[in-house]
Amino acid sequence: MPKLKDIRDASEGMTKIQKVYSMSASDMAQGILDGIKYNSSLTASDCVTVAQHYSNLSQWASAEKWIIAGLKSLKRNILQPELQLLRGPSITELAKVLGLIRIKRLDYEGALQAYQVALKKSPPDAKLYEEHQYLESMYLKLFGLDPNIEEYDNSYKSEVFSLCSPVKKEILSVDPYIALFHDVISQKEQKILQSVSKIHLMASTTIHNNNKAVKNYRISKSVWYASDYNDVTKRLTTFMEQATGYDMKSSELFQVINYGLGGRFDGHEDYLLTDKLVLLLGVFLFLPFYQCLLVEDYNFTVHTRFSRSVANMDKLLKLEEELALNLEKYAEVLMLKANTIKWGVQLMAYRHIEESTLAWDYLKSYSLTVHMQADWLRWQLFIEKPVGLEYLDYMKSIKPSLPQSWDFNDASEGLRRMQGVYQLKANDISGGLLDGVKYNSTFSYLDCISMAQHLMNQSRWENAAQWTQAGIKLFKSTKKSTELELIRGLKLEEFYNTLAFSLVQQDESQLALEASENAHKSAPHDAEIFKAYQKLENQILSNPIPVNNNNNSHLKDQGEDLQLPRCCNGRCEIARKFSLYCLYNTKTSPFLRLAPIKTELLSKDPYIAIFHDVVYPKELTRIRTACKSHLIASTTINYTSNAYSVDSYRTSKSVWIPTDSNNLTQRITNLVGDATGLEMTTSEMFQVINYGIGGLFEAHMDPVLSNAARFNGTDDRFATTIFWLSDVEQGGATIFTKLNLTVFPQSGSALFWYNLDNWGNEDKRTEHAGCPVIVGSKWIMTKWVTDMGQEFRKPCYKSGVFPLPF
Ligand SMILES: O=C(O)CCC(=O)C(=O)O
Ligand SMILES: [Fe+2]
Repeated sequence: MPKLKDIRDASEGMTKIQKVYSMSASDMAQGILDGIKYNSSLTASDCVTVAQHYSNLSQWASAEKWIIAGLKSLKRNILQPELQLLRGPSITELAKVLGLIRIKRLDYEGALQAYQVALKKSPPDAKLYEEHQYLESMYLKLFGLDPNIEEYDNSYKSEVFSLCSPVKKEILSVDPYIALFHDVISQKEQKILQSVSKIHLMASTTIHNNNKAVKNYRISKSVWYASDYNDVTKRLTTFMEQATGYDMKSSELFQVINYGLGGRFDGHEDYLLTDKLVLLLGVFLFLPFYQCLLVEDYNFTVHTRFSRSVANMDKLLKLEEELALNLEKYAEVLMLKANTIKWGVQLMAYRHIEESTLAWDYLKSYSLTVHMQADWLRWQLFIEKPVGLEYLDYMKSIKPSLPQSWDFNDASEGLRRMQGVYQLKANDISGGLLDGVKYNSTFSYLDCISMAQHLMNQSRWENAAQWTQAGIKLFKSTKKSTELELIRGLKLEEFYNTLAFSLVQQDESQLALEASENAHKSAPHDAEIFKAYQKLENQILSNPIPVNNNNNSHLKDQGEDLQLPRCCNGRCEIARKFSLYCLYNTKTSPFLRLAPIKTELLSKDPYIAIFHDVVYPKELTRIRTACKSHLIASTTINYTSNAYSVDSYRTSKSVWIPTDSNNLTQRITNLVGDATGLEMTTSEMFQVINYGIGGLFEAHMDPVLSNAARFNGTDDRFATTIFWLSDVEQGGATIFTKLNLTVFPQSGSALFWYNLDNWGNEDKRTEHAGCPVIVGSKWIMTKWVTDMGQEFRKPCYKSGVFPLPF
């Protein structure tokens, strides 16, 4: 093969011929040698090679001519030879080299023109743009053509509205564009944002190695708000659109930030993406404001526990869309590589036939020498070079944002508990039949086997066997064409083996043998499976007593460890002893004479009632929307250790909201006061809660003090109000475990009861639980009314029972 030296020789020969015969680069490239036109011509790559030769000799004028010849050649040949793919001088690249050569020649105007061509023909390339910008500013500086500020500013799309209400802009820097928009947010608006944000502020994070973390170079607290969070954010979004001319539809959330003592944010850039990722997304990074539009709000990754709430599942779906797009792009680059090779081989064969019929002119020999020296090496490099690494990097970077093992555990536990509480069969669940209601969605056999595996890890053999059988049924009836089948490739014999294993653990020897035999039938040539089958058979024959020595088999199944009664489906309500009634309450507050509250009495003693239709649908939506992105896994307090923890007996996500957050929270607080006659100034904050898959709250009492610790000056949860912020399709009732009273969610209404008796002690009869959600998203908001402050509102009564408030 020709060596680099040969290329140098050939190029030198070429330059000599050029000089001796005074030929122009452009003629030579077209195959016109000293006035005679030949059939062969030079490719753009050949031109670049000669230009490179001239550049090495610092002969920039000649180099420039050869690059221009190369550009012309590129334009001439629609179908480039295969080498073009490898050496790939694109118009952009050539134009950029031309720009650089012209800079060497101090021809800035020419260089700028070349860069403009490069930019025009380029795919989105932030670096190129930056270079172009730099060159432009250099050029303008050199030639004293600083753009006047007016002109620059007018380049933004001007809004009609801004004619009536112009924005006071102070431009601090033209390039990069930095401006101050004066007096755009009123004092009242500032107050609103500050007071709303105060309680939500959390330590600000920064992105480090693709992970969000709290770091000491950003010391502040912050909170995110959607553009349509309230009137202020809505107005500011519109304002931004008017002031900048940019489309704010896909802008990021607002971030309200508060800097504490010594608060600071050290030097940093706002954009998060590397050039690579920018290309990946196929967008430009360079537009002011634009950069912030690109970055998805992965805020929710800060608090994982995906399965503890269904409110953010849509984000997971969106994430999968992005991952799929990324995978598609990865496949595209792999295909492009394969196609390039195939196409290259084809073109080579074609060229060989063509060239063998031509006479050996200088151009041809030059091309062949260059080709044989450099291109085969390039082929090798091309084949060796891994492609699409940026897509793999992206996949890796997303990994921390995906559900983790504990999320799988949460989801499986949720399902197990739901199954236990409502006594559901694995087969029914996997077929979409939930407590007598048939749904369209079903499980795949992979879901079933995942559930079986989870149960086997807990030695819940009976239930695991149920799920494996459900998996086998689905496996047999499903056409195996899902993308996961490609990757996981489970086989029927593996299902049967799993089944046999869990049956052995239950001492179901005969059934286990059957399952093992089925495994063997399904894979008759698998020696391991056959051996296992024989071993089991021998064991059973020689030892009729149970083959299992696992002492966990007592852990039968379903719900035995749950603090939940069987009445969650509402089918075992006891006959009521009292004559209960509905009424319009007009008594507990003068205001109720104007706006009585529809009250339904569920129990007189202890007092439990529903206040019907007290929150408007619009208000419900407002609360849910505002809280959606602030939910974090709910905790429970352990009274012995006084520590809060995320437990399996309360599977939800929640957020606290102060009573005086806004007019709505204030109205709802007053409403509870009106409906009950209680003093609300001492009430606790609201807690907004959303439940996840099978989400529940096991039986508990709401008061936090033991009776012994009572009356020492600490207040306690005297009464509970639960506002239902949504309906729940199935399940999710609140159940009073000692009373067998099951109350299903009714959007917009509220459930109220007293937790303490007339003496201020815990009323154990009000023990209650949140039943597992079967289908739907259960949103509730609690308001606990404290005992302190009620001294004059609810004095003790001789009878020991609270008189009804009306
Ligand atoms: O979700 C429910 O129905 C009950 C909630 C509850 O008891 C609580 O938050 O204290
Ligand atoms: Fe509770």
